[in-house]
Formats: sequence, C-alpha cells, structure tokens
Amino acid sequence: MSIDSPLIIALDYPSLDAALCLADRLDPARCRVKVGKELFTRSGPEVIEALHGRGFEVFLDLKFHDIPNTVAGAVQAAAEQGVWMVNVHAGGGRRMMEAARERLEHHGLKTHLIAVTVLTSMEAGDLAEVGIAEPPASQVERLARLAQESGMHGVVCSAQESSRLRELCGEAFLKVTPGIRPRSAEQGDQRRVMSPADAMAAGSTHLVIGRPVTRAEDPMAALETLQRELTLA
Ligand SMILES: O=C(O)c1cc(=O)[nH]c(=O)n1[C@@H]1O[C@H](COP(=O)(O)O)[C@@H](O)[C@H]1O
Repeated sequence: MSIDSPLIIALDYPSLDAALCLADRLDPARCRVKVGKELFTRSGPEVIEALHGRGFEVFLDLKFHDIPNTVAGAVQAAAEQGVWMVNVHAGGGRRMMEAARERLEHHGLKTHLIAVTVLTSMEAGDLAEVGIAEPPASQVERLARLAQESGMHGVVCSAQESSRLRELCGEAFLKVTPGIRPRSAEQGDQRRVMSPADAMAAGSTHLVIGRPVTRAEDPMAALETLQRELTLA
C-alpha cells in the first residue's frame, strides 16, 4: 500500500492497548503511524505486527546511534519486520550511516532510512552546552548534507529548516518534521516548532504529530481540524 498523506501520528503511549485504542480510530489510508522508544520498549515487535495487521505503514523511531556494525544490525532487524521507515542519528557519522544503508541494500530491504539532524526540542543554548557553537539551522544543514552523501533517503529536522534543505538537498530528499504545533496547541518541550500548513508550505514532506492529537480531549476532532487545515493550505 502506498498513501499520499504527509501525516504521521506519533503513538507515544505507555502500553500496546492504549496505542491500538487510538490506531483503531485512525484510517490507514489517511495517515501513517510512528512507534517510538516508550511504546516499543514496553511492547516490542508485537506492536509493529498489530499495526501492520490493521493496514498501517509504520515509522519505527528508535533513533539508532552506535558503532556502525551495531546500527547496521539494528536497522536490518527493523527492516525485516517490514516497517516503512526507520531512523538513525546523523551524529553517528558517515561510516555509521553508510553501514546501515549498505546492510539494507545487501539484503534488498526497501525500508526508508532517514537520519535525525538536530532534535526539534533543542535550541542554540542546548547546542552550546554540548559543544556546538553553530546555530541549529547551520548544524542541521551540515548533518543533512552528510546524511545525503551517506545515502540516506532523508532527514528528520524542524519545519523551520525545510525550505533551506529543499534548496540544498532537493525535493525528493525526505524532510520529516516533528515539532508540529497547530496555532492553538501548547509547545511543551518542543522548541523549533511550526504550524502544519506552514510546514507543508516550507517544503516538509512528512509531518510528525503527537500530543496535539493524542492528548487532545477529542483526538479525532483534532485530527479532522488538522486535515482540513492542510487541505486548505
Ligand atoms: O525522530 C523523531 O520522530 C523526532 C525527532 C525530533 O527531532 N523531535 C521529535 O519530537 N521527534 C519525535 O516526534 C514526536 C513529536 O511528538 P509531539 O511533540 O507530541 O507532537 C515524538 O514522538 C518525538 O519522539
């Protein structure tokens, strides 16, 4: 199955039941779903199977960051479960990303492999504290270029960087952007945020959205509003 929607709903729940409860109200023809560290650590591969069984394409977001051999093995394990997308940290470097890509190619695995640049929760002060003097936008550019050279299909970045990356890396290079906040939504721990319509206009290819839907009083109404806003954009 291949769907047109740019929407990826982050199923950041502490149990399989809670995640499936929302998934059962979503339409796999209108969005994809993301399984992250909390849900996967609690439920393991069972959640992937359950979501595939319901017809969803799954982004397994475990942000692998380790030595090349270890990351290649982890990415292979994810791809063999049939996930649509998997990610690594671009900060793991060229040899790590190349090892992951080569492993997928060697086994003929078609999963989209993307690299996280600078987390959307980080701003300049956070980078400075870990020894990166450059502003987030420059660091994102540097890592996106490296990710592209290493054969990644795209990056995770904030929508604030999408238009620059469209110029730098091209339209086809995926720009998967969390930190999506409809105007009325709380920012929470996110820092580099953008509204859904602005993110699409800026060149994001996919929007990752969690709490504005999953923590809404009425998640389905929140999703409908989002989908309406995007159609109008
Ligand atoms: O790789 C990710 O998905 C990711 C990268 C990033 O830089 N920032 C980021 O928020 N995410 C994920 O995107 C989701 C955003 O969720 P909300 O902030 O609740 O919309 C969470 O599941 C995060 O783990």
